[in-house]
Amino acid sequence: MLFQVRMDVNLPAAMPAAEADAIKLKEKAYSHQLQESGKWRHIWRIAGQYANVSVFDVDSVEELHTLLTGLPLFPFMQIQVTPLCRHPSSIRSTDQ
Ligand SMILES: O=C(O)CC1=CCC(=O)O1
Repeated sequence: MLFQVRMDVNLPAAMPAAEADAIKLKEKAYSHQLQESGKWRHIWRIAGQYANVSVFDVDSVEELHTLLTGLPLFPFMQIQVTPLCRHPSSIRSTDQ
């Protein structure tokens, strides 16, 4: 099951830089692990915003929920989830 996920990050201005840097490092490692597993297919920065658009390939909505709530930045994110299905005009398979 494919889902588009938009993540808008809002770190508190009062958060010490070292704490923010540590969370971002954990986030990066977590996302690399999921990208390597194939669960996190794409991640794109939204130009000019501290936000990304990602595509997840998961077995269930419950799995997506577990992965998203496990994000180290989850407490500081607004997340929008959009289910995706194959477009009839697409020349690609869902594997690409
Ligand atoms: O910077 C972001 O958009 C939030 C984020 C998700 C995975 C990651 O490494 O950073």
